[in-house]
Amino acid sequence: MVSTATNIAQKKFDNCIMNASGVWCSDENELTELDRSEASSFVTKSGTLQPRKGNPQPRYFPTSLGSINSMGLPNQGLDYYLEVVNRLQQRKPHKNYFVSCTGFNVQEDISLLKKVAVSGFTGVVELNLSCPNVPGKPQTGYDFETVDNILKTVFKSYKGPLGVKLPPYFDIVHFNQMAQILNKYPLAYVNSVNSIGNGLYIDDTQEQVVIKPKNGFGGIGGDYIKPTALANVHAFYQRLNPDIQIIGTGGIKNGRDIFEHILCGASMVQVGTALMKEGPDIFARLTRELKAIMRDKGYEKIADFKGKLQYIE
Ligand SMILES: O=C1NC(=O)NC(C(=O)O)N1
Repeated sequence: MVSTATNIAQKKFDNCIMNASGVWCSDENELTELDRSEASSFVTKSGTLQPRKGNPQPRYFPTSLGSINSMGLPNQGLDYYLEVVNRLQQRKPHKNYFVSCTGFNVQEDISLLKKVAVSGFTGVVELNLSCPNVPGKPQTGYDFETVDNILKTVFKSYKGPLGVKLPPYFDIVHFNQMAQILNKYPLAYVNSVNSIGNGLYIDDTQEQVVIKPKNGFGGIGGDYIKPTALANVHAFYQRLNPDIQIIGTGGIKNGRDIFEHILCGASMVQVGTALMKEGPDIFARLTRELKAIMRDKGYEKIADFKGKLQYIE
């Protein structure tokens, strides 16, 4: 009997598949649908200190190979997500949940994590350092000094399990530099990758962009980004100390994609674009497909192949 169970932050999850922050997780209804699905957990939309409307629409566009989005962090505010998740947690004390949050500077990050601590939340916090879609705001994850400063400041006060959502990196030296910073802190995990920022998708019949914000520039997800996602998962798996686990996000739409992310070192995978297209039923299909692959290959649990990607000697 194969098992797709996993552990993150010393917490048990009966399945290694869940949603990516931002997708199907913006309000209580969507979170409840995820909670009832085959996903082992959920992560909320990144909560900010105050609720946000986000960018003008159209701000999301699905394509045959993935998606482009410039949502601009529309969310109900962190307090809302903490209230909903703490209530769901009471109903299901055995389940473990993730709450995502993001501040626009280190002081805001500290305030957000204070809110988490005061709320009595006992799950895992994901600090989003990689939203590419707030006009005028750079992706924190590309400012190495700021990431170092945020983590140094955060870990002085926040004592609960915390992971960070990173943007994709494209340079080996950047993998080295970021890993050196991350290894200094007691992170539960690193989640790679967020969308590839500031791509451009064009409707050639209309000779026009497809989303309104930022003249059509937006985060790219789906098939386009799987090779980049796998590279970031494996690069950090190779470089981070083993207590820091990897969550793999990017380009997952079938069991094979999940198998590849785990082979690269992921302990959990998150699904974005494909979940947006297929809805929460996708988790039953993905779980079936992953189990079939494991059965064919004679693997009983994900530890049997996690990180075991082979190189060509
Ligand atoms: O972190 C994020 N990544 C994205 O691709 N989009 C959202 C957003 O725009 O809110 N945030």
